[in-house]
Amino acid sequence: MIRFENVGLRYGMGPEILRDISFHLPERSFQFLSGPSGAGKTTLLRLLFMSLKPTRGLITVFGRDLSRIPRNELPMLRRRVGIVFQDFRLLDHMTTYENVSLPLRVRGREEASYRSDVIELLKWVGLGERMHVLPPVLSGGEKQRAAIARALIEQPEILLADEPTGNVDPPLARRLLRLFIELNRLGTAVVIATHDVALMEQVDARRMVLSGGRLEIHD
Ligand SMILES: Nc1ncnc2c1ncn2[C@@H]1O[C@H](COP(=O)(O)OP(=O)(O)OP(=O)(O)O)[C@@H](O)[C@H]1O
Repeated sequence: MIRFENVGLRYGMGPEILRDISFHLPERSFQFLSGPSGAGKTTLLRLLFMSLKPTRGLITVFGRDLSRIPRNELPMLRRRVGIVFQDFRLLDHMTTYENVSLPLRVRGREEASYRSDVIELLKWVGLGERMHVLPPVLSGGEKQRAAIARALIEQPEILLADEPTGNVDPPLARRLLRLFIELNRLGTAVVIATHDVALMEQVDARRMVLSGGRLEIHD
């Protein structure tokens, strides 16, 4: 589905943050992306989300060479990739329901065509009772689940999550993990960036470990 071949990335004239990264993300796969703070996990997720271009190497996304995709086609491809950012990026003046439906509204969809899907998804992530409140009133774990729901509303083929259990307690972290596992069982590929070792030990999944700019893969 997504393939990296000898990918390197540097920001501006800075040092190379990622070096000779090669891997393949198969459809319906489940993997953790780990490594020490500053190793480049977020950077790698941004490359997967096509919001950064590599400084060298080849990235193939859904069978197409990323460097040859015209800029105006990127939003359409990005819809096939859901991303949950570390800082959630929810809009504080919109309710949970409105935040989650925003990607569809932006595309010009009529509310009647998506209302029941949004409600069903909010119930699935456990926010059925919180859909009409504004993000500032939500707890950290609820914001996290709202951000997950927003990333899933367009039924992406792959979900990228950046430290999804970073600011939640262990029981909630386990609950979020179960949500990702269930999503994967339903057919979505999942990449979870984390340095939470306890979380990774709960699942027998592929681990992609970044260190010193290189990637090691433990299947
Ligand atoms: N926009 C940017 N411009 C310049 N340097 C950057 C930029 N974003 C990240 N970096 C640098 O790239 C390196 C990797 O950062 P990145 O955020 O990808 O690491 P990370 O593994 O996600 O870290 P953390 O676990 O702390 O979130 C760091 O040295 C960081 O300072």
